[in-house]
Amino acid sequence: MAAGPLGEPAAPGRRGHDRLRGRRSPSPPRCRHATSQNPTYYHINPRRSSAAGLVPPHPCGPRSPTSGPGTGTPHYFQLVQSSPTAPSPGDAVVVRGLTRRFGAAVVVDRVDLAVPHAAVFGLLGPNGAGKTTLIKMLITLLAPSEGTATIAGCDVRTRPAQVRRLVGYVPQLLSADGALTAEENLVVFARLYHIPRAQRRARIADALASVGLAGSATKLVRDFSGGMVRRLEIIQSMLHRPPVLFLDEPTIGLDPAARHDIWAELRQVNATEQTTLFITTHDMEEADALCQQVAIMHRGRVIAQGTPGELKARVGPDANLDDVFIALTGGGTQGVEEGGFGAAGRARRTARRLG
Ligand SMILES: Nc1ncnc2c1ncn2[C@@H]1O[C@H](COP(=O)(O)OP(=O)(O)OP(=O)(O)O)[C@@H](O)[C@H]1O
Repeated sequence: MAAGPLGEPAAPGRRGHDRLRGRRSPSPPRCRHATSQNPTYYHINPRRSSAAGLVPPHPCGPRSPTSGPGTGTPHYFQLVQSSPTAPSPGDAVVVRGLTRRFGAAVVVDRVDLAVPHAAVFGLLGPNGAGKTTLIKMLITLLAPSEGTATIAGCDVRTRPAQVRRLVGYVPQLLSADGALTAEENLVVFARLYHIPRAQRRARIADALASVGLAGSATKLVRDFSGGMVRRLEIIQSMLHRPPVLFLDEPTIGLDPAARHDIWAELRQVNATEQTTLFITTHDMEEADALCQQVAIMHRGRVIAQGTPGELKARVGPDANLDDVFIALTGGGTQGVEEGGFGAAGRARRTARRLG
């Protein structure tokens, strides 16, 4: 059985994921790096992307095939707090000196990050640290004050339309419309993304089946459980097949069973589609379970990054990521005070609606 970059069994027959796997093309393009761990590499058509001037998120290039995502070997994420991560040509996300100010307040402060293609990356940090603001700049919802960011080689400032085609976004607040059925929600999204009419029906059916929602396609979303809504939002955000998916607190307000279901879905998407996942979370267990690389943000700065194992080893032999978080951020005292009433209110509303 094939295994994904997370080292998890790919379970090809599970809830229709084999259909997802096969949907891209009759013979998915492969390269010499294709292995049982990474069965398909080209997520976006390399000819189309080079014609569009994009750098395809592909491991061919200077990176050693014995390091990087899926190999269990640290790539260039290192335990350095001050040195920026070195970008690589195939990186899905590259951020350099990215800054965002609101008036006099510097909310994101000269952030440097590089996320390899097909990695699962976790951005951690107290309320108000600037995580959502950073994501909003990466998906072109917010203009940077300074610095640069690219998605699959595409600059967020100069090529926002292309970037929007390359990213999916599952926001912290619920985005699905409760007054519509699951299918109707997906149709609206398919139209927004100009998915050809002839492909819509099959793509939506495939997507619903891939997360076990085929039987609920015609049910109103307001009657869904929180876990079902999140699964719907994930497939909705991926309907246009973006190579990079941003998820802002994907399991907020979910019970442990639903949370584990979402983790399984995300692992599956990462393994079968080679989708790069960029996740924010306050759940350190989630970060540890899902992410190959994490960065901790505090007061707008990235103060540490590395694999969860590297960060834990730095604090002590028995440390968990909670200990790391507390050691580096001072126990999250930035908290609701600096996250503000709005942030606390948003989180509670989301938790209530999902719960
Ligand atoms: N449009 C805005 N105008 C002014 N301040 C803003 C705006 N958006 C965000 N902020 C402020 O920026 C800071 C960072 O907010 P952001 O939502 O990015 O933090 P976060 O790390 O995602 O927090 P949480 O974990 O609570 O979601 C907060 O102090 C917030 O109040």
